[in-house]
Amino acid sequence: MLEVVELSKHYKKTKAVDNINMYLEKGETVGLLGPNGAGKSTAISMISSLIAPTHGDVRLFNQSILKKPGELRSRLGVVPQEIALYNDLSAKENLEFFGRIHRLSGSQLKKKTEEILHQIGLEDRKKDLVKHFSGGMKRRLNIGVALLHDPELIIMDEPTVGIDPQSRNHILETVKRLNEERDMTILYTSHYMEEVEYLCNRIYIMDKGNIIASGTKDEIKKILSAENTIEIKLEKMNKALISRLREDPSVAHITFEDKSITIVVPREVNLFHKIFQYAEETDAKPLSVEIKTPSLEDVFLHLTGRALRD
Ligand SMILES: Nc1ncnc2c1ncn2[C@@H]1O[C@H](COP(=O)(O)OP(=O)(O)OP(=O)(O)O)[C@@H](O)[C@H]1O
Repeated sequence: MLEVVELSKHYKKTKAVDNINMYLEKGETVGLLGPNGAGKSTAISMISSLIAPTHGDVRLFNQSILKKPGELRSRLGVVPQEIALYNDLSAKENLEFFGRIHRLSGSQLKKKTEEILHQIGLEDRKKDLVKHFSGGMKRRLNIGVALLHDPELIIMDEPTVGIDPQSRNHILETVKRLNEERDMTILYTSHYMEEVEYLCNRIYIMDKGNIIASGTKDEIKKILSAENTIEIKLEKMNKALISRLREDPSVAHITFEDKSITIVVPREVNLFHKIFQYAEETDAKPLSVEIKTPSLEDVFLHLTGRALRD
């Protein structure tokens, strides 16, 4: 359905997007994951033909979006990061306004507006002015606007940033339903690993303009199959133990917070007896020492050397 071919956007000093390839099959929910500045928004803007690429092509339904932007854009819905609504209109009036832009009118417009208000859970607030809405409600309405013309593919650019947990859950459920009940194809960008893990079948991880990993969740986690992540829970934090572990040549990464230390070691190394030896030497009191199943966050740390939200 969507193919991104060797797509790049270079600004004077920055390679915002640098030669990326992606594809989406019909009915898939695919995650595009990366920290701030990774190039996600630039990639989405090119995919939805809002900005022109420096190089490469975007093919939607087997046609180049660069050659037929108008026609293809009508089959695509984009939920931008910025809220694009009229504050002095009600939720219903906003939907009607944008519906008319998509040439809906009369009973068709009324039916569509009601259907979307139901989908985004704002039926009982439909007559309230948008200026009185919470950030989360505005985002839900923003999604509603993108659904008015029944797009076959919808692209969402970090739709849950900075909103209350209730609206966030609502948005996640709406996205899931759109995919499961209406077979909508969805490209979902986020820097929240748990959202992508919940919603998406396949994932692309972007960093510094490049796609650094792609595949199903299991395939991506297998990137770490050569390593074990070990979590040491302590009665209280012990800096001497951290230093001692750092000196061990088989410890590839070490992070710590509160009363726990997490280390990454090659799978073939059995460090358990050494951990207890170091703990004894430094007078640390381990409560538990466990091998953790790697999370996508661990993969990201492994690939980039930093946490996703740094
Ligand atoms: N118009 C522009 N001119 C120059 N540099 C730009 C422009 N737009 C984006 N960039 C740069 O390109 C890089 C990627 O930006 P982009 O907004 O695509 O990242 P992002 O992954 O969407 O981040 P965020 O989550 O913060 O939106 C950044 O370094 C940004 O400063």
